[in-house]
Formats: sequence, C-alpha cells, structure tokens
Amino acid sequence: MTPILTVEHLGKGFVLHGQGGLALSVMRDLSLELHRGECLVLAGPSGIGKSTLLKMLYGNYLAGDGRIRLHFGDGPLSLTELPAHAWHALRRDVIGYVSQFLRVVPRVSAREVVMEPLLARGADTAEARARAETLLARLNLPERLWSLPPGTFSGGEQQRVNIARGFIGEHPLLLLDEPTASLDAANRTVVVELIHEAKARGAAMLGIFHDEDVRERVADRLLPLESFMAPSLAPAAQPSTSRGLPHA
Ligand SMILES: Nc1ncnc2c1ncn2[C@@H]1O[C@H](COP(=O)(O)OP(=O)(O)OP(=O)(O)O)[C@@H](O)[C@H]1O
Repeated sequence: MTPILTVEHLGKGFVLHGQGGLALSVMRDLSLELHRGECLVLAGPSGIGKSTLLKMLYGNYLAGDGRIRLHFGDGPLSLTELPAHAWHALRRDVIGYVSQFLRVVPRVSAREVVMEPLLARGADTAEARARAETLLARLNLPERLWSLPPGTFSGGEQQRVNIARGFIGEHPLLLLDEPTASLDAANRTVVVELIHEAKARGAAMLGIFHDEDVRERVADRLLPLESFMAPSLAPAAQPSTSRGLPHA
C-alpha cells in the first residue's frame, strides 16, 4: 500500500541571529512513512525536535535537507518544493494541525472558530454550525460558552475549542501537537475516541502525546527521535519509554 506521507533524509538546523549567528543543528537524516488509518507517535525527550518536525510538515519551518512528499492517486506532491501560495489550499483540504494553544481572535465566538475550516471550503452554514455544536458538546464545553469569544476561557476550555476546530475538517493527514496537554481524564478519552474515529475513516496522524496513557491508546507505532538527533544535541538525550509498542 502506498503511504500518504513519506519523509526522506530530513535535516534541520537553526541560525540564532540574536546569538551572533550561532548555528544550532537539531535533526539529521530522518526518514519515515505514514499510511492511511495509522497514528504514528513521536517520542523522545524535551528539545529533541518533535514539534520542529510537525512544523516542517505543516510548512511553518523550511526543511534544511531532505524531502517531504504527500502521495495521492495522481502522484506525489513534494512539500519541500511547494510554492508559498499553494500552502493555503493544502492546509484547508489536506493537512490539519491541532496545536496545544488556540490562536484567539477577538470577537469571534467559539462556535465560529470551530465552524471556520468547513466554511472555508464552502460548506453550508447550517451544517457547519450543527457539526461544530456536536463536537463542542462531545468535548463537554458548556453551551453557555459557545457564543463567547474564547479569549477568557480556561486553558482546557481553549484547548477543547482547538481540538473541535482541528477535527471538524476531517483532513486526510492530521498533525497533533500535544492536543491533550491541559485536559482532564474524561476529555482525554473524548480525544482518544476522535482519533480512533479519524483512523477508521482513513485519516493518517502524526502526534506528540506526553501523557503515556493516551499514547498507548492511540499509537500504532512509536518513532523515537533520538537516532535522528544532530551530534550537537546527542549527549543530553535519554532513551524514551515505549511499553512494547512497535517502533517505526
Ligand atoms: N524557531 C526556532 N529558532 C531556534 N531554535 C529553535 C526554534 N524552534 C525550535 N528550536 C530548537 O530546536 C530544538 C527542538 O525544539 P522542539 O520544540 O522541536 O523540541 P520538542 O522535542 O518538541 O520539545 P518539547 O517536548 O519540550 O516540546 C530545541 O533545542 C529548540 O530550542
């Protein structure tokens, strides 16, 4: 079966302009494949490059070396050579991203924040609203909050709005950057269910989960990033735990 995503020999470093142009090398020679219906979980200690990898896949960071490709019925699409103007449609239709923090826009209600990815694709407003409300209810966000802008919400409430926004679009590829970090056990379980439903409809997911219980419940494979560390970071790293999950 053709994977939906392939990463080949990826490398990344940063130049710290505020530190006299110091070069920080983070990752080297990372390769992976991700298939439809699969959830691959990135493992490794803090600072190893987990978020950096997700940001390269989402086009927020440029890859240093290597190649990132998506595979569709009509052939591969190289993300490492994608022109800037093409990213908007790709994020709207193909790659979803659930970060840990909600980007709050003043005066935009929680319901509208969640509806927006569907409206951007031209969906019917009533249908988008119904699906947004279903997700907000599943994530136990009190109905009195749905019409309010999330700026004053608690961390966990904002995160649930963000999760609803991330899952509503049913993207074929979903990047999950600690989506359960501020959630209680009941809401973590809802997110686990959403991930299983996404897998069942064929979505591929690449995620970071610090909560080991969640990780065990969603991961089909673990990808420990220690082996892809750049030499300058290598000595500080500790091996990650896996409790028997297959490694990528
Ligand atoms: N924009 C940037 N400029 C400079 N250095 C950066 C930048 N983004 C990330 N880094 C560095 O790259 C390394 C990897 O960071 P990253 O956030 O990917 O780690 P992580 O594995 O996700 O960590 P954590 O588990 O703590 O979130 C860190 O040393 C970080 O300081």
